[in-house]
Amino acid sequence: MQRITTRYSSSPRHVDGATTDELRSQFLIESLFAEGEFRGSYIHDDRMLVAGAVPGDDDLVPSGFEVLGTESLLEHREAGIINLGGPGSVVVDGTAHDLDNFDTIYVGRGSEIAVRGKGARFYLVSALAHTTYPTRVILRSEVEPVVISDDRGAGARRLYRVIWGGGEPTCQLQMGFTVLEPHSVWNTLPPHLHPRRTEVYLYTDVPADARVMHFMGEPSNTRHLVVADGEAVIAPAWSIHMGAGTAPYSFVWAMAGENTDYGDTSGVPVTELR
Ligand SMILES: O=C[C@H](O)[C@@H](O)CC(=O)C(=O)O
Repeated sequence: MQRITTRYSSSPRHVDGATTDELRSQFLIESLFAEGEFRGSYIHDDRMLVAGAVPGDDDLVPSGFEVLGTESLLEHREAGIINLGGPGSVVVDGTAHDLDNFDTIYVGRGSEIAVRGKGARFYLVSALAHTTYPTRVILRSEVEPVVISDDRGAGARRLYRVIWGGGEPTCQLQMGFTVLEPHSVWNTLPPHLHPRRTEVYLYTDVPADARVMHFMGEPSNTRHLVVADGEAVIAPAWSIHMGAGTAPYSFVWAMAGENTDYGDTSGVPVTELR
């Protein structure tokens, strides 16, 4: 595949009459992770860039981002990079930062990056940045999760807010991950919209023989996508984003847009979905 593909913006009408393949090619991002490669999608909604970076024996330096028209990946951008694999490191301007599973680094605008460590699997999300905020590592063990319980047992999960504007600064990128509790299947219940942001979900730790049924679309006009491990779904501002897995799973969520107010959402009762 081309290393950075382009995803143009879409309208809510885009889903009307769309075939399964049309829906998938517009909203699902497959094949992000391949050893020795930097692969991703340049999403015109809020100019988000998502990519997989999987080091082999050598350091992997991002390339193939000519679509941005910049000399370096983060010339005008900030990024969050989370490790979804074994131990590895992200090298920022020559300094290596070690990241274990679900550890994240925020990299401020203007830095040069590389990833290191065979067995690591990095997922990068980037948004345009108006200034340079300090690069910092956020270890999974340092993040106090929001515990969402569900007495009926279907949607209990832990939500880890990692880059979210509630602590250290970020220009517009917000990022974190959510882990389903055993025997729970539903994420993002009840669903919501972010009228002022775009969100991307990257499903991870999905067993090879399992899938997540991800629901999208306007609340009154929903569709579903069948999503495998390591695949991402784009949720434009008009789309709900929720899913149920056939086995335990986690997902990385990331947003960019008008503000960094995590609570700036419009909830939708499930009883109103169509
Ligand atoms: O606005 C928030 C994002 O959609 C996610 O943080 C929601 C989520 O992880 C969940 O409820 O499971």
